[in-house]
Amino acid sequence: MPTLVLLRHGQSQWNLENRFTGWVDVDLTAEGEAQARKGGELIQSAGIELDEAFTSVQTRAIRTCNLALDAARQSFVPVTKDWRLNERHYGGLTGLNKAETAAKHGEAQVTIWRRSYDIPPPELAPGGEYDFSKDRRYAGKDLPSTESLATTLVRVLPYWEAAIAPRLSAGETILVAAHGNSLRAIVKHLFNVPDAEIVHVEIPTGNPLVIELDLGLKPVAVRYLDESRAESLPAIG
Ligand SMILES: O=C(O)[C@H](O)COP(=O)(O)O
Repeated sequence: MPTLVLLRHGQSQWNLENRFTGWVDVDLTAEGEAQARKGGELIQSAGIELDEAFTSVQTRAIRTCNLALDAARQSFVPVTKDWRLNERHYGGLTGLNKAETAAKHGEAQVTIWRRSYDIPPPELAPGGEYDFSKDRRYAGKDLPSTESLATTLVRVLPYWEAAIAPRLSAGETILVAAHGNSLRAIVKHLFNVPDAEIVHVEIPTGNPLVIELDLGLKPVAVRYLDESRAESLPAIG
């Protein structure tokens, strides 16, 4: 049976500092590393045998993937990295403190920027501290200057369809170690979550979300491996 394990990276330095991160390549904190290892241990103790893993080109997700595979004693599993699994691009909010931004613009506006489906944050001005066009991992790519969850899904979905879905359709067990919003995009697609309801879907750091699928890739069962840190899950069917 196709099985998908979604793993949000462990706590990053900017999760800790409460800053909008998006495409900034911050690393894990020591606690984030421990969360990633714990995720791997849970995968191992659940008896999940992975065939392949996919991650973004961002350090916090790559290191989470590697730490989890090591802890699961499955470091031999092939890993593919692709920018289309990156966190959503936070545009002009990148680097700002989330609480200070809420104090300035109001909680309601910040919730719209963070959790609405299709309202993106303001665009990132080119040439500043966070100009990702100078980063060689994005050379030749048509980069966004901001992303909503909807536009994140627009770039995640072709990669999902081309690289990940065929492996699942072949009956594999797949780990995707990625980011809060690239994973919310995958969950929205798989569970057909209505646009107005995706605002309520949160994915905790370092807690493997195991989704069993039928051969048409419709979810038939879903659970978090660490129930003590679970968030509510979208309905099946
Ligand atoms: O990019 C970020 O700041 C976080 O990884 C996710 O942020 P969010 O909870 O505001 O979507």
